[in-house]
Amino acid sequence: MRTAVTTPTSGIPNILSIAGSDPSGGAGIQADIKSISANGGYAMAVVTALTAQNTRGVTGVHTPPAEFLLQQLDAVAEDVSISAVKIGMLGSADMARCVARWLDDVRPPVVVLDPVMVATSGARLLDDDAVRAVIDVARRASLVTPNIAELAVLIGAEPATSWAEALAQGSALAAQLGTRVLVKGGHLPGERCPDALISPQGGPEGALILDGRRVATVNTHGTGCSLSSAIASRYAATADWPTAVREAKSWLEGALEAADLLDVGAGRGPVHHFHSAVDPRMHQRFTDFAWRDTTAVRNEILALPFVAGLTEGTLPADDFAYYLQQDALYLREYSGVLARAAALAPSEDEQLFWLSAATSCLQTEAELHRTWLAREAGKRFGEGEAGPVTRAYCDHLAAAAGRGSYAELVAAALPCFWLYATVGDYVQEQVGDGVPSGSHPYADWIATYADPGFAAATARAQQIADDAHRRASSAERNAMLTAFRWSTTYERDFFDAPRVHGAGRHRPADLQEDAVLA
Ligand SMILES: Nc1ncnc2c1ncn2[C@@H]1O[C@H](COP(=O)(O)OP(=O)(O)O)[C@@H](O)[C@H]1O
Ligand SMILES: Cc1ncc(COP(=O)(O)O)c(N)n1
Repeated sequence: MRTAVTTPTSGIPNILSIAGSDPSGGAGIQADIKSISANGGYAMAVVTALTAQNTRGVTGVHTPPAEFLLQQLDAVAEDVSISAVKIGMLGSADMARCVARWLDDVRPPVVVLDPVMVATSGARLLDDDAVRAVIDVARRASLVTPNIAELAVLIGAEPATSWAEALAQGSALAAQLGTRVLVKGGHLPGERCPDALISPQGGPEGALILDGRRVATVNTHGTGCSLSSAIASRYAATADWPTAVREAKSWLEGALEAADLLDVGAGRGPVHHFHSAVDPRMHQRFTDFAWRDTTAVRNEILALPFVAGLTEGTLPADDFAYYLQQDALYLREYSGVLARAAALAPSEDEQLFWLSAATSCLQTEAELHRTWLAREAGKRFGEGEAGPVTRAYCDHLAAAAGRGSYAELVAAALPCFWLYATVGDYVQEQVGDGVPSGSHPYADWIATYADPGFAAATARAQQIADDAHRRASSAERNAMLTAFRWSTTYERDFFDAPRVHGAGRHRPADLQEDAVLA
């Protein structure tokens, strides 16, 4: 059996895909090229057939003359040292026979055959009379990777309905062909998605079971193509079948997990071949997807009785006093958090922005609190005890500051800007322009947050978050989204806190002074 691997001097194996074209990019040579590239190989492709297909199905197949297939194959073989060949759709008996003859001539060191017969969508990709010719190609392969339906056709049986039955069919096929067979569990029901590498010697000891999680996605178009190409690439790199299959399978699991990040077609979409090489979030603005991600919570904020009360001026003064008092306590902490962002900032410009925002918290914003609290509630700024939401929100910000990631801290700080600007604008819009101070009890609050200067500061903070996201590691990006979500949730609870915890309702019985002291 030909399993010696030739590695080009580059150290990067040259992998040739002989397969059909899928213009929608998820299966066939398009999938193979992506899979080979994502798995460390240099991808080449000889086209057996052109299909007209998308994620919903195949509408046509055009097969070039077999002589032209041979011309393509020879062009590659005459010039390039081929480390491994992956064969996919052969389409017709003629094409299969042509490839079998070429394999005999060239004898490439490794051949992985994915005996493509039907597309995931159900369309036939192999003539009925071509099965025998495909079996002849399979005898020349180092590994054959049929799915459940193809396995049944190759051994002339009904499709297996259980894993045990599939393994038995796989052993029968391996013995019949005298080559390795990978049995794939993708089309069987169940929580798990195992595959098994079966050696031609057969018997249970000849089967290496590779367990796998079933990823919950409909986007499985091209999994077989991608897997067989990945195995060919990893075998060319490792010269060990169990290692190659294990590595290819875990890579494919990641590609399936990231498949829903793509938006390709209305049917069974493709997997994300470059899930680990390219973080798709790199190309999206953090603020765009974080904003979309938190839409539901934001809508809850705008629907809060507090916001309606602010708009209509009907919010009880006690509730507003509780809110302002809590907000004054919050602003002292928040100002410190912004000063910490200044300390971590990568440029003088960003440092100045955060320092000025930290100052503005205690000056402009707090001015509103000072005057209102003194005038309406006879209270002083910063007096009183932080309620449960204020505490939780401040602790969350302090923790983000303490972890020392600028990106995470900026994401945690951003909702306070953005949501106040949003609520400010929303209330202003409802109330109408130019509310004279005095004619509406909360006119000063509205003026502070619907202010164009505040909108400009919010825009700058968004830009800084987007820049930080572009520089951040994958772990930091996750932390940014988590921090943004939590701050958004705390903002909602903060606006709702006067109703839940205000005016004597804010201290649970077990937190009374004596209970705490005891
Ligand atoms: N939903 C899924 N979650 C995880 N792995 C899957 C899933 N669907 C298919 N696979 C894996 O994809 C590979 C291709 O399997 P399969 O879908 O059976 O073949 P084909 O694409 O040729 O029909 C196998 O390794 C299989 O285990
Ligand atoms: C050109 C071409 N080749 C192969 C497949 C099979 O795709 P899958 O890997 O989903 O079985 C396909 N749909 N189109």
